[in-house]
Parts: sequence; C-alpha cells; structure tokens
Amino acid sequence: MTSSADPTSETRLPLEDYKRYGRQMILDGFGQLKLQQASVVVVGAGGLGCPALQYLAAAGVGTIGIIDHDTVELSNLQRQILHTEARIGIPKALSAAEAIKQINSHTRVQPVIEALTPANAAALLAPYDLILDCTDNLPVRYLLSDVAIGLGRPLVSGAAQQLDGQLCTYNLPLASGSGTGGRGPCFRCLFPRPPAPDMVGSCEELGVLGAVTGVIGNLQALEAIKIITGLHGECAYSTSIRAQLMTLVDGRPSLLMYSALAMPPFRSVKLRARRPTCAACGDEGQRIGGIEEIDYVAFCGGQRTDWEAKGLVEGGGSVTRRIRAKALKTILESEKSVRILDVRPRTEFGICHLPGSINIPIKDLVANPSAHLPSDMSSVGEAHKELDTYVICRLGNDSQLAVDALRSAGVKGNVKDLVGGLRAWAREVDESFPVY
Ligand SMILES: Nc1ncnc2c1ncn2[C@@H]1O[C@H](COP(=O)(O)OP(=O)(O)OP(=O)(O)O)[C@@H](O)[C@H]1O
Ligand SMILES: [Zn+2]
Repeated sequence: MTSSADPTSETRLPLEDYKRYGRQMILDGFGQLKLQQASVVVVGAGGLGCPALQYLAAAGVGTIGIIDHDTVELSNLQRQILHTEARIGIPKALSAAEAIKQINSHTRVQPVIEALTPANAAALLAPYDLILDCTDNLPVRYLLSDVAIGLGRPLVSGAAQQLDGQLCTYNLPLASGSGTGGRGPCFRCLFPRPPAPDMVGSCEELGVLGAVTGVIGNLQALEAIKIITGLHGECAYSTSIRAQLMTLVDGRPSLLMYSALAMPPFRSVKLRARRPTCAACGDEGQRIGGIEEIDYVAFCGGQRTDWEAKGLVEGGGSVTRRIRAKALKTILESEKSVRILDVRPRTEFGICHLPGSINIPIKDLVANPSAHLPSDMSSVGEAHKELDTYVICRLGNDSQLAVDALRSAGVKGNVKDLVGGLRAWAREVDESFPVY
C-alpha cells in the first residue's frame, strides 16, 4: 500500500477522508493535507461569509474562525444561507458554527461573538493562516488590510451590492523574482483615500440579490483553497502552511469584477504592484502608526449615527421642513387636499405605496426638478394651485434631498418630507404597511 494520496506529505489522512475528499484529491496538484492543517478566519457571517464558510468546511479546512457580533434577523435569510428561521435572534457566529459543524463534524470551529476593532483585531486574527473579509463596511476593510500586513497574512476580500460584486486578494505572497517586493498590494495601495461617505451605500439601502453574494462568497472560498493547497502557482510542499505561503504564489494579483446582467459577467483587472509610498505597507513614505490608535471610522469620513443614517431623526435639516408620521396621518384623514410625492424608485413604488401618492423617482427629480413635477406644481405662484406637498421615501433621506430640489425649482407653498419615511409610517401609523 502506498503511504499517502499526497505524495509529498509525511502524515497520512484518516482512511475515511480518502473517500470523503477523493473527488478533489485527484485534481492535479491538490493538497488535501494542507487544507486540513490550515486555519482560516472569516470576518462577517453574513451574505458573503455564509457561502464562503460552507465551502471551506465542506472542502476540509481544518480550523475555521468565525467573527461576527450581530444576531440573525428575518431579513438576513434571503442570502445568509447558513442561518435558519429557527435561529433568528441568536448570534450569527454561533448559528454559522452550528451549520458548518453539521456539514463537517471534523472541522474545528471557533466562533467569536465580537465586533472586530482596532483594539482586538491583531489578537483575534493572529492564530489564523489566512483572512477572509466578508464584512460590509469601509472602516473594517481598511482595518483588516492594515492588520493583515502586520501579521503577514493574505487577505481575501469580497464585496457585493445589488447585482454586482468584487473579489480581490491583498497582501498576497508573490513568487520570488517577480520584482514586486515579495507581496501583492494592500487595500491602501489601491485606495489610499476612502471614497466620500455619500458614495457608499449599504445593502439595506441599495439592495442585493442573494445569489450574487453567493457567487462572490464562493469565489472567496475558492481563492482561499487555491492559496492553501498550492493551486495558485508552483508550490514548495511543506507541512507548515505559513512557511509555504511565504514562497508559493506565482502570478500577479488581480481584481475580479462581477456584474450579473453584463455580458460577459466577469471582468478582471490586473492590479498595480505594491506602492512603495503606501502608508500601510510601503517602504518609504509615512507609516500609519499603531493600529490601535487609528480611528478608522473618522478616516472613512465619519459615520452618521444609525438613527440619522436611517433618516429617522431630523439630522441637520430644519424641523419646519419635516413632518412626523402621526401628524401626516392626521392631515390625510382631514378633509384637506394635499399632494403626496413618493420619490422611491419605480420598482419600490410598485411593491407598496400610500393610496393617492404620485411617484417621481429621486433621480429624475434631482436631475431636472421642474421637468418632472406634476402639472399643477409647475405653474408656481397661482394661489389655488398651491397644495401642501408631503414628500416620502423609504427611510427619510432621499425625501430631504427632494424637498431641496423642489424649493430650488421655485416650488412654493408648504413642502415637507416625512421623518423616517415609510419605515416610520409602518412603525408608527399602520403596522400592516409592508416593511422591506
Ligand atoms: N467589525 C466587524 N466585526 C465583525 N463582523 C462585522 C463587522 N462589521 C460587519 N460585520 C458583519 O459582517 C456581516 C456583513 O454581512 P451582510 O451585509 O450580508 O449582513 P447584514 O449587515 O446583516 O445585512 P443588512 O445590511 O441587510 O442588515 C454582518 O453579519 C455584520 O455583522
Ligand atoms: Zn499598501
């Protein structure tokens, strides 16, 4: 009998593993033992983390860490496929751990119910060979990139929103002689400055299709498996995955972009080499300093409080320009004629809307306010036409922009927007109104 299916390994796999993993072990150059000896940490057990965890566990990664502070909600189940109706309300890290143990009872699963922060990141991530960024926000993306450099770990980063996604591996060890300083670029090399906060939206605000996060999460697991097993390039077989990572990877990293409706749906952009002046990984230039001291949220332009971000409070706007749901209800129940302008996209208006409301999507309204107004609103100044107007949207942010646009177009009369949007309407006035 031969000593092992992995010709260079010193240790043998348990007998049943030949059966379990045989389909992948016969792939050219595949190192099952390396997967078993590897440890991978997945930060975020949401839309990307769930599919990634599922494939990592099924493929036989020996140790898997799961870091997430959040709990399972009903709105997660459309895409966060490891969680179930029965586990709503329990921490995602525990729910995902339970699910992957059912797939592979041999996996050592290490759930951590904590948010990754500058203070705890290095300690939480250090035990692992490889890091997967499956989170959904920019401050954590920068934090993970900086910590990955400090620890010398590759960082497989995914992002998905609406029908699009991106995949990129940062700090990837390159084959010697590639002239790129031994490692691929970090996130800061490519994005030294974060985009303006207004350019960044969440899945809650912009939407996302579950199968799209599935595509990117799967690709993250695949990248991790390629790096660990040596499929990424010429591999000097070693029982120590960390030692191996220093030498094995061949080829330049690239950014993979996926767009479900495009043809072809995948595009790949070769990344520039590591920037010598990068504040995080560069040899020259200013260094970022101690990670624990960095305020990543402020670096990314600050963060509106949750309440403000969700449009539930007045924010900077004047109170006289806004109305609360209960007050709007009283007005609608009175004899007074008013105009309700709903500025959500047409698809959302089609899902549900208030009776008698008119739909003018915010994009159309802002692009050319006077061209898209209801006909009686464009003839400004005629007293009898000056109906009171109430502008509504989903969360109460776009409606504020719409009021500004209407005023700048010269619309007079009483124009207010609904604080908290239709979300507040459902909560405060009509519980039967759909929340989405
Ligand atoms: N600093 C962090 N540490 C650990 N986990 C994080 C951190 N920041 C974000 N996450 C997690 O990353 C995951 C991102 O997944 P996703 O966006 O699909 O979920 P979500 O935030 O529940 O979605 P939704 O926007 O619909 O509420 C979430 O589970 C979130 O809790
Ligand atoms: Zn860098």
